[in-house]
Amino acid sequence: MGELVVIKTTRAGELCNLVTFKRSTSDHMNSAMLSSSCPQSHCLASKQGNAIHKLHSERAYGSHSSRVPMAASSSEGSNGRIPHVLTVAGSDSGAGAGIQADLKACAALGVYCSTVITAVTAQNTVGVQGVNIVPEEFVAEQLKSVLSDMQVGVVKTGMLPSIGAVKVLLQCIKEFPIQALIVDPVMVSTSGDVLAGSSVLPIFREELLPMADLVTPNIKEASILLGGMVLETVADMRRAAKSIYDMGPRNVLVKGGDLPDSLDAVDVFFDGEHLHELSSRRINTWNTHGTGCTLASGIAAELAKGLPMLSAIKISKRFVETALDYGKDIFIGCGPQGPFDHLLKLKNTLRRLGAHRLFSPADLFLYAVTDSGMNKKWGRSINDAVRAAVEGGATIVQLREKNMETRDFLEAAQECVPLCRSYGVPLLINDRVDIALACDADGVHVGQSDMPLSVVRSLLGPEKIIGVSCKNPEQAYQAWIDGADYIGCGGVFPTNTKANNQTIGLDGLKAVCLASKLPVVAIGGINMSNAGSVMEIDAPNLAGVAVVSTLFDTECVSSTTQKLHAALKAAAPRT
Ligand SMILES: Nc1ncnc2c1ncn2[C@@H]1O[C@H](COP(=O)(O)OP(=O)(O)OP(=O)(O)O)[C@@H](O)[C@H]1O
Ligand SMILES: Cc1ncc(CO)c(N)n1
Ligand SMILES: [Mg+2]
Repeated sequence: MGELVVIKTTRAGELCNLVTFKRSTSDHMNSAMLSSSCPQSHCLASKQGNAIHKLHSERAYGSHSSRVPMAASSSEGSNGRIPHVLTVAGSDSGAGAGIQADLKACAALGVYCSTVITAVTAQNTVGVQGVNIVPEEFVAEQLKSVLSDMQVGVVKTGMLPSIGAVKVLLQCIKEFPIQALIVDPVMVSTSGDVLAGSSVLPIFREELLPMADLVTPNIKEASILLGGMVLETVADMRRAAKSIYDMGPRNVLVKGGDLPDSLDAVDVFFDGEHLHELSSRRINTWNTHGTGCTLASGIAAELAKGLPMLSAIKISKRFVETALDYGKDIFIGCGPQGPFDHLLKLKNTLRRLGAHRLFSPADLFLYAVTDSGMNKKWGRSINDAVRAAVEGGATIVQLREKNMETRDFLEAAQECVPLCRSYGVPLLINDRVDIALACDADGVHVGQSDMPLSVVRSLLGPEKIIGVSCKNPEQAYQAWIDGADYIGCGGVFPTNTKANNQTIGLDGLKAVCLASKLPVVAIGGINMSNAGSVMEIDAPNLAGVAVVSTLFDTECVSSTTQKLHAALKAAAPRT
């Protein structure tokens, strides 16, 4: 069936030994795949059929080519498939960048990651001591193994050290259609070592970039792609993004990690129409080795989940910022550029927080907002009200206490935080960023006239949840630009809870949902009898309803919550 062989390649006078299990011919492999002696033969046969179908399926190639819709196939579903990224990249022995960073980034973001290794580097925090290139035939074999068998959503490339590697990659993605191709044009490591020489430049420019849905050069790589153009400022990055777009990719992200330390971490995104400056605070740390690989893999992971491009970029950038922040003081290796912390501290934090810190739109399904007037009326504490709501099935809680003394509000919040955490339900604070910080709540909800979102984000840090109230598409667009996690939209129906509140109706809600790339929760006058009509508006990003009096102006909060949960489920059976 197969034989154990040692492939030897020579590079820069060195011998590289790769032990592989090599089959004699690819036909042989196909027949092995179809062999009825395989316990999963029914499954393999159907996959093979799928592969044959794919070979004949049509996909447009060439400049700015249109792709299979992003959300088409890959979100986790009842068929047990999970979003899948294939990384085609080099191994970093120090495990800060390359394949190792890609695996960790995808794992942290909950996406399966398969790997095709194009080169093996001897690398640490000091620099790159050696590179062995995997022969292109064996890159091709790895690609075929994965793509002929597994349902890959997004392919992300890193180190592509030879023209041959690029060619086999291009061939394979023509044979096996994918959802998107992200090209991180890795050429020089931060230590200054060459990872892909100038011989690959023509094929990068002429064949690879025109196939890419996104290309993510850092400043040095953008300069090399543009024949040595000087890149020192954000204005230069904007020009570079446009020029690289002209080479054919559908989107360009020029990364500004190597801008001067005095500046924020600004990346420039160009989609052929709009230029966006994506800015985050610069984390003061030596541990930035692998940020580029991590960012590109994170984008691939979010695309594989079905997110649109710019949202995927924003989430991944926030993930990099968070991971850099958590790893800023760790000490691995003695060189000038250490790896950071993709998983370890994040995991600890998630554990500490009851594994609910990373926000999911599903959290908005049944959003309970407290009101102390109602609690007083029914003679219950905030804590009792919140406990009853989460026991009844509330999926997120907001403490909205407009008339409470600060100290009393903080005390109540400090009790509610561990309570909600023990149920795995996020707890947000209305408006009061100071209270949210003091009690370590999961986030805040702000209105249009509260503190600006950018200030809230810089005070709370990247991982907290921030929601913002919006009544119209313009506000919804701005909320997304400003980095909110979700939108609260209303009042959908007339309500007594909020004085002088403009009612926007189901049409207003739908207009906001359609204009918004963020998940939306509907609020205002929603009750047991109209909740269904809200959930049935035709907007995929409507994630749930927020309620005050329907839950808390009742005798038994927990059973009312249960009933509302059931009503919502009945109206939105797939959630
Ligand atoms: N100190 C930092 N603080 C916050 N964000 C950063 C920092 N350094 C880099 N980033 C961000 O990390 C992402 C990767 O950008 P960068 O320019 O570092 O890529 P790169 O040079 O390809 O990285 P590497 O070669 O180390 O993998 C960008 O979103 C960038 O803004
Ligand atoms: C293997 C590998 N890929 C990419 C990079 C860029 O960070 C690196 N240093 N090493
Ligand atoms: Mg890079």
